[in-house]
Amino acid sequence: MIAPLELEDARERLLDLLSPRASRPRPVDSAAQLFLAEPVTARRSQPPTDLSAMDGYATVGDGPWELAGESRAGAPFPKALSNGMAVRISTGAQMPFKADAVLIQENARIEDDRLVAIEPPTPRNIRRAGFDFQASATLLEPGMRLGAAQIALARTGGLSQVVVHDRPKVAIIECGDELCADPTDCPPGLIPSTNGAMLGEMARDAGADIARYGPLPDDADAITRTILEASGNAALVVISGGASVGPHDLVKPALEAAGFTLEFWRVAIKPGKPLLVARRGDTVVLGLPGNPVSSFVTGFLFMLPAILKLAGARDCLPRALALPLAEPIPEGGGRREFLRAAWSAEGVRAFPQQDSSALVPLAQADVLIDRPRHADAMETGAFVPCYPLRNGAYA
Ligand SMILES: Nc1nc2c(c(=O)[nH]1)N[C@H]1C(S)=C(S)[C@@H](COP(=O)(O)OP(=O)(O)OC[C@H]3O[C@@H](n4cnc5c(N)ncnc54)[C@H](O)[C@@H]3O)O[C@H]1N2
Ligand code: MOO
Repeated sequence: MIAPLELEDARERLLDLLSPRASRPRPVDSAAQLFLAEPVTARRSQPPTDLSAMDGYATVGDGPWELAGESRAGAPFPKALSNGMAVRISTGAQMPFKADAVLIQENARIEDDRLVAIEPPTPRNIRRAGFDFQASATLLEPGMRLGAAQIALARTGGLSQVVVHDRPKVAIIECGDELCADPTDCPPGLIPSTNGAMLGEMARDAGADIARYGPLPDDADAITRTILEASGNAALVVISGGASVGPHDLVKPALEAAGFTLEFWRVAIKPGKPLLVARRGDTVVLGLPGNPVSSFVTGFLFMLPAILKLAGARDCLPRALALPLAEPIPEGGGRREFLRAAWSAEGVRAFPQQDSSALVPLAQADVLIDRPRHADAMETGAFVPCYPLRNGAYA
């Protein structure tokens, strides 16, 4: 049997099989989650003119000043000011021509119809024309994802449309004779299916359009038929379960019967060793191990980067943070391991239960700690690489 691949090697081989989907212009307001295929170039400067950053008075020279009128956001003062003059101004309003400072309202007093400063006005309260960006500047690069901030920037740059890649279509199949689709109707000896729903949610959250199949029985013909149906409409087909070595682990023969060629099988990680990748033409199948935590972890480490690659992302790989241990961890085993851990103000704490079927610590985990094979035992305070999960409010 060929030795399992290292994580990075296996993932690179998977990503090399995939290329970004086609691209087209779309309204910027409905392009959230999609990745840019072309740069966003500013069609205007921001701000277009000098603006006040505060509510108060735009002034020229030293006070006291004579009040000449008002500049409101959207309704600028139309004339130039001269020395000793000021206008009432609001935040975001255009600075009148010649005005050189802004006196904030809290530092101003009116005495005998003239404006007097308690603290002097300052040019720091002026937002200079083009300080955020100039017309023709590149605002966003290809491969960047559009979210709330990027949509705001593209709109401010004067764009109503952006050129983005299509959303990838991903099929998710789960199989196993023991699986019940309806968790409320699960006879003894059977278990509610979890992986289709779980992987479907992870894929949807990563920006894929998903189609779900199963749970299928452990029947090679049924699995082959479903792979053929699913691959007609998806660039990536994810199958959970049946990837191991048992007599009912039928994914490999079913893939062969569907005309797919095995690219590799098994990766030296725990959980998640019996992962496989197969291909037919442009369609790639990612077979994930059936244990729910193994499916989650390999979904995180392989399926999400694959979806991001199809979606046109520049950076497809998860980014690790170095976080301190809140309590010691024992030495690592012979496989690189991903430990479910809670993250608090003191640091990260690996759950004592790390079995690859245990969902309670998975649902409570904030991060996965990345433990190299044969890692030394580590003390409280030592920094370890951690992948934040989207289980909390902000990760
Ligand atoms: N002799 C060996 N046995 C096993 C090995 C091995 O190397 N030699 N590897 C183990 C590892 S590691 C894993 S991980 C599992 C993966 O096996 P499969 O991918 O074939 O998955 P199944 O056998 O179908 O299921 C494993 C486990 O997960 C449950 N499961 C499966 N699908 C779902 C689902 N959609 N929803 C909920 N639960 C699911 C299933 O009931 C089993 O309990 O193999 C080890 N064995
Ligand atoms: O590699 Mo398995 O995924 O440990 O349970």
